[in-house]
Amino acid sequence: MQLTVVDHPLVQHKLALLREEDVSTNKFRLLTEELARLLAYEATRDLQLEHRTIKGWCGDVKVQKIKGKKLTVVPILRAGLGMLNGVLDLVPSAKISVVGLARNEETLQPEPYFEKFVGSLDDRLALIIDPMLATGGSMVATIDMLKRNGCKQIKAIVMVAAPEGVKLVNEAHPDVQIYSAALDSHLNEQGYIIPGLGDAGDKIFGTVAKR
Ligand SMILES: O=P(O)(O)OC[C@H]1O[C@H](OP(=O)(O)OP(=O)(O)O)[C@H](O)[C@@H]1O
Ligand SMILES: O=c1cc[nH]c(=O)[nH]1
Ligand SMILES: [Mg+2]
Repeated sequence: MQLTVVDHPLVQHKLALLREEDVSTNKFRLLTEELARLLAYEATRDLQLEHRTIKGWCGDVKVQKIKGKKLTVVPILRAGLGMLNGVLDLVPSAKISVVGLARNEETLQPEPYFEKFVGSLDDRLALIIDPMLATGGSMVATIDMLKRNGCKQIKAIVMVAAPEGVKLVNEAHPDVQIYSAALDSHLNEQGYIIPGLGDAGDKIFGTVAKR
């Protein structure tokens, strides 16, 4: 299975706080950022290292540094922006590629409205960030866009995943590893993850009453 559920106690505790019915916009935003940081730590665990010799305080010292360092973070608008600062805390030099998708509330299909990728995608690891993997349509569309633009190495970081979304991504793009704080039960008739978090975009941006 191409899904890693990060069961670290801090991840699970923060997810529990996010699930509270009366969580405020401010708290939801802060927790999203904190959770993104921890999930990104796991997702970057296998970055390649290279050996170097540097001058230390007592002479030459052998160290390991990240090889290449070419990485792009790909927030899916809007909700993915809520995770961006958390991920950038760990990889401050990463370039940012932005994808705008809105899920049509009736068809549940993603409708693209923005795309701006950094250069040299063929040479970079792309870390897609979006809090919710529901039907998986938005994630598959984003991976399609990245691959069309030459990207070959892609990982996805979400806060909550539904089995339906994991299956769709696995079938369409078995090379893409997904990192999530939870694999929830199912989708309801409106395509919301149960138990999930409700509408993550609305909760991060404070746009409508919470569900
Ligand atoms: O897996 P899917 O069924 O495609 O659904 C998940 C998508 O839905 C949400 O975004 P939404 O389209 O509501 O946009 P928003 O971030 O602007 O709120 C969420 O942030 C994902 O991008
Ligand atoms: O549960 C869901 C599904 C899609 N988008 C959300 O924000 N939440
Ligand atoms: Mg939304």
